[in-house]
Amino acid sequence: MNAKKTLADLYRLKENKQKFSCITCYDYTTASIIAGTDIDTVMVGDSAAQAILGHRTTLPADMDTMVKLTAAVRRGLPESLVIADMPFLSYQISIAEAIRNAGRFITEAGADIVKIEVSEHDIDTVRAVSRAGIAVMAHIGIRPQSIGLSGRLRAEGTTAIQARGLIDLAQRMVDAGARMLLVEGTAREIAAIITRRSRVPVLSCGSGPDCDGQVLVITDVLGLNEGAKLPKFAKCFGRVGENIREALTEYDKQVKNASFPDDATSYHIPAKELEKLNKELNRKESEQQAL
Ligand SMILES: Nc1nc(=O)c2c([nH]1)NC[C@@H]1CN(c3ccc(C(=O)N[C@@H](CCC(=O)O)C(=O)O)cc3)CN21
Ligand SMILES: CC(C)C(=O)C(=O)O
Ligand SMILES: [Mg+2]
Repeated sequence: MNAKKTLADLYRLKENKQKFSCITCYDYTTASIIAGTDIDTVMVGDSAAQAILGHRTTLPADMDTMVKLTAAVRRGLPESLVIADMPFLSYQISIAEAIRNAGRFITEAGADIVKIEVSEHDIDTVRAVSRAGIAVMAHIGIRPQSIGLSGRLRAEGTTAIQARGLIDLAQRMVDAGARMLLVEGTAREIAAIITRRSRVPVLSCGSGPDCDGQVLVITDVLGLNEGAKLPKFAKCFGRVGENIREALTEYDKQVKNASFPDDATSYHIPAKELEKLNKELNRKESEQQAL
């Protein structure tokens, strides 16, 4: 079961070379289920734009939506470490907006950490948000919010030059105050180097087993997006989509063959009250017939 977790606990786990787990979550009900597991931390990802709202990319996620979803997850996981994903345009416009929006996740949604997809242009933003007293997770590697630059997402750190850039960027983010790193879709070997060199815990999303922790998107883990083309690293651990379809098929069947609802799932009027009512109705009827 989920004991209260803090950022300090993740630092301790890294120190002891123990792995920690993270999963995305977007709603109260699912958060309440996660509360009954040993999963260490949850991330309210802007992948909600896809998983919850049905968009093709993460770009349409906005602050108001993300704050609402993060607050819902917090209510289901009152003791957990909650990471809020800063959506597209919530930190790119100005440092002032970045601080204000990061702060909303803390004050309005009860998040513990904000995640920002970063390049070398975001160093001052990470520094400023950190200086405001907010723990920042710097997200490097594949950055889905930058999909517009090339129109597709590709594995990162697969050339020596790219790898060197990522290793340097990770270091600069920590120097700027980032309290955690997230490395997405990056060559295992490079994620391993970043993790070995980093004093802050490194979360991997599709960057191999050598990082300090792992995160996956919950719909992928549960097998909720059957038939969708998923990234190579998105391992499916269950068939919840199938379970949902089975339950819904059975519900539909029972409604149509009138076996649901039955007497046991119905409300009742006490026999005495029903008798009184019937008398009343009968009297009204005979009065009308008499006319
Ligand atoms: N359902 C879901 N799962 C995720 O892991 C996920 C999201 N949504 N949305 C936000 C980001 C986007 N992610 C993605 C999406 C696609 C690829 C992808 O197409 N990867 C190719 C790379 C091919 C290559 O360069 O070799 C792949 O085939 O894995 C990777 C990460 C990870 N995140
Ligand atoms: C995949 C994780 C890292 C994420 O950013 C998201 O779910 O939006
Ligand atoms: Mg995201």
